[in-house]
Amino acid sequence: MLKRHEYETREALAEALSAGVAAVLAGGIATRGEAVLAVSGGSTPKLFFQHLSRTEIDWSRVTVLLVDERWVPETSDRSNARLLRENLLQGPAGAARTELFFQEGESAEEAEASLSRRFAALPRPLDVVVLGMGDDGHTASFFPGGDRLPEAIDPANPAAVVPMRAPGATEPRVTLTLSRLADARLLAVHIEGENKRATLERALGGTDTAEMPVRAVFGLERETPIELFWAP
Ligand SMILES: O=C(O)[C@H](O)[C@@H](O)[C@H](O)[C@H](O)COP(=O)(O)O
Repeated sequence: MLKRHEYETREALAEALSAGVAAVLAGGIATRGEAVLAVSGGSTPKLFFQHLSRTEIDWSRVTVLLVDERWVPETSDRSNARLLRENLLQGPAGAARTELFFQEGESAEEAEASLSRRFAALPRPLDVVVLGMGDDGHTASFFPGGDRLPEAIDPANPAAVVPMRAPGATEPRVTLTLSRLADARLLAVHIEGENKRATLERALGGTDTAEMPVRAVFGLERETPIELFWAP
């Protein structure tokens, strides 16, 4: 089930999404003493990150991770970790702990076992997951034609992390698996622009997950709806 939230501006969306995410994180801190937030990279989340970084929750009890990462060091402007550091881990949110993917000196495939161990140790379920979506229907690093796509979107796969190479991905990537994302307390999808709305409608109109892997997310059976945030 999908619950849609539409805003007139990207600014209004960023404000609403950050308030909603902060409230769920605060709830996790209040009930379990800590909270885990997994966010996407790419260009869409920047404004949301900036708003979220200013929210006054106890960030020292929050662990921030990425849903997926391009396998590049933080010196690259393609690095999602860098995007996070420059836009989210600032101000009050600078006190958050982080669990990041990139490991210098190893390929994504060489790092798979240690990454899986490291990320499997995180509390389950994740409190908040915010996904993006590409115009090709990918989300996280679940790309059409991805070499490890079937296991990445297999809801029964116990692994936490899978490396991914795909024609549509500029560099090798690593991604949390769908099974790690599926039971998040708040599972949000954040997309902007008319193009992505058209892509979304196309995704919702079919079931072939190889063609549009984001369908694997929309097809999840969950206790609470997936929250879809859109602005023009
Ligand atoms: O590293 C990444 O690229 C992401 O985590 C990815 O899954 C992203 O959410 C979509 O590609 C949308 O990207 P844009 O916001 O740049 O359109």
